[in-house]
Amino acid sequence: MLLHFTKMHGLGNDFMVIDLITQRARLRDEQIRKLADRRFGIGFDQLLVVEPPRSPDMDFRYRIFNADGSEVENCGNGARCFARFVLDQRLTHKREIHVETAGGPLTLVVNDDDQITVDMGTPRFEPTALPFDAAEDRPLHALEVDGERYEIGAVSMGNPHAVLRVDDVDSAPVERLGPLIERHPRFPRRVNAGFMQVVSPHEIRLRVFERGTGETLACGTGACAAVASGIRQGLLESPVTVHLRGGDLRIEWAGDETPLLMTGPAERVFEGRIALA
Ligand SMILES: N[C@H](CCC[C@H](N)C(=O)O)C(=O)O
Repeated sequence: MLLHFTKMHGLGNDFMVIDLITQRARLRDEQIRKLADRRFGIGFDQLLVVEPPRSPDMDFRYRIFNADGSEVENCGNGARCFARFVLDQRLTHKREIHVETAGGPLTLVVNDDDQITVDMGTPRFEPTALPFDAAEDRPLHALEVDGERYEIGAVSMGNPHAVLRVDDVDSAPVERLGPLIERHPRFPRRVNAGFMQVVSPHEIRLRVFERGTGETLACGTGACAAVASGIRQGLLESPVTVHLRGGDLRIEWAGDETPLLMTGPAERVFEGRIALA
């Protein structure tokens, strides 16, 4: 069978997006890994799947799979592309779209300037939310990696994030430390590793070594997690501009149980059809 898909990106974090409302397919982990391959397949950081909602007060179910085939709870850049996709494909005419994810509900708002604002829910810091093996909730946790002691912020945006403050993201040891943090034994379901440089209280630079994918040009939930951790540590004040290698996101959060808002672009690159082996 031929599967129709759209290739999209959010600040260079790139996606294959498929609608399983008007078409039917079941993708095995191995098929996802092959489709994700940038030489033998289409090539993407994540696969985004549009499904009918399970709950009557939601518009869609939004499922996310990393390049290694693992299904995950949330994808911020993907959420903006999801909104652009369902409008482009005329699966909805709404400009405020409610979606259910494995990590909880999201509200996607398409603004007049075509930027998209996502209510990402409330950041969670208790270790059990990630999960993270730690005795208590604290702004910073000591983590031993490769014989060295680091201080990380532990944040759940539905998906797990470890945020490490660095002096300069360009010289940060992302290639060396990223995989070691991602697979650290204290994160039973692995973790996304963020490297945050504080420029000012309203501005950071960020690189993210993503769980199940590796370093990406941008990570939406990583930007949310870094800002939430920075605000909680008293280093940052809302709103915060996050400079990622692929571009900028605007994050707003009033703290505590209030929702965190992420605003940024979503781009369509091309549409295609592929025969599933
Ligand atoms: N690698 C992430 C999922 C994608 C997150 C990222 N692409 C974003 O924009 O939030 C995880 O395993 O939790």
